[in-house]
Amino acid sequence: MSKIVLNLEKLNKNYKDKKRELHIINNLDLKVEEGEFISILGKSGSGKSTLLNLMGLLDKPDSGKIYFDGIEVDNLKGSNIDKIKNEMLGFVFQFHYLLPEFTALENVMLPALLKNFKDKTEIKERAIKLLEEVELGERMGHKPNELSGGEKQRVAIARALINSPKILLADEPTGNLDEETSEKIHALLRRINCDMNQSIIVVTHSRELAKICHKRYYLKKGYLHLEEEIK
Ligand SMILES: Nc1ncnc2c1ncn2[C@@H]1O[C@H](COP(=O)(O)OP(=O)(O)OP(=O)(O)O)[C@@H](O)[C@H]1O
Repeated sequence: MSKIVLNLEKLNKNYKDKKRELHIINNLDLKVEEGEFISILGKSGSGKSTLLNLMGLLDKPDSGKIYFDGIEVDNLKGSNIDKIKNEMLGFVFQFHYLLPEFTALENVMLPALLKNFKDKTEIKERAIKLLEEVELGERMGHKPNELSGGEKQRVAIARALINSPKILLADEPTGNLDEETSEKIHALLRRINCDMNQSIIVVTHSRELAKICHKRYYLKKGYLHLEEEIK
């Protein structure tokens, strides 16, 4: 068995509305191996984004444990949690959130520049390589408003990979794109997973995207049900 990069144990997350407590994530367990590409499907409101936010340390569970590379997050202080976020995780959302005043290349370089311990030339070289990987080598001087929706999302994927994350977390990465563009992004994610042995966790409504993953889970009543595993 490969190394476990993410381990969720008995995770719980509740929200309160005016009348009652909503149990969104319910004693949920999940193990993700290095190099695995997994999808999480589920009805609207089932808690997919909530779960992804917990995995991405963007939100805290009410109880349960989260381990990255065997290290329990709860035992870490704030600055170490930021370190895990910066070094272990890359995020892609439904909307690209690229900075409009910067070029594609600058947008990709930014998360590495903020980390501030690598040489700028080295960062630039890696950003160029990643933009070539997502087939935007010809477009790296363009600003977001000079790129198509699919191109912007490809820049966002390159940006998410700049710090060589252990896990790429994607929340509806093709939710905003047409079918043909979505297929290209699906193929790109598959290629990144295969070529870079990149672990990817994607939350999606797209059965087409879920089909190309190693494991397909369905989130229902706060639990993950394994629908299919392709070895
Ligand atoms: N901060 C919050 N406070 C209260 N309730 C919340 C909060 N965030 C989410 N919820 C509720 O929790 C449930 C799960 O939301 P979540 O966004 O995780 O669902 P989802 O499966 O990602 O939905 P979709 O597929 O529509 O994006 C929903 O009923 C939502 O209204």
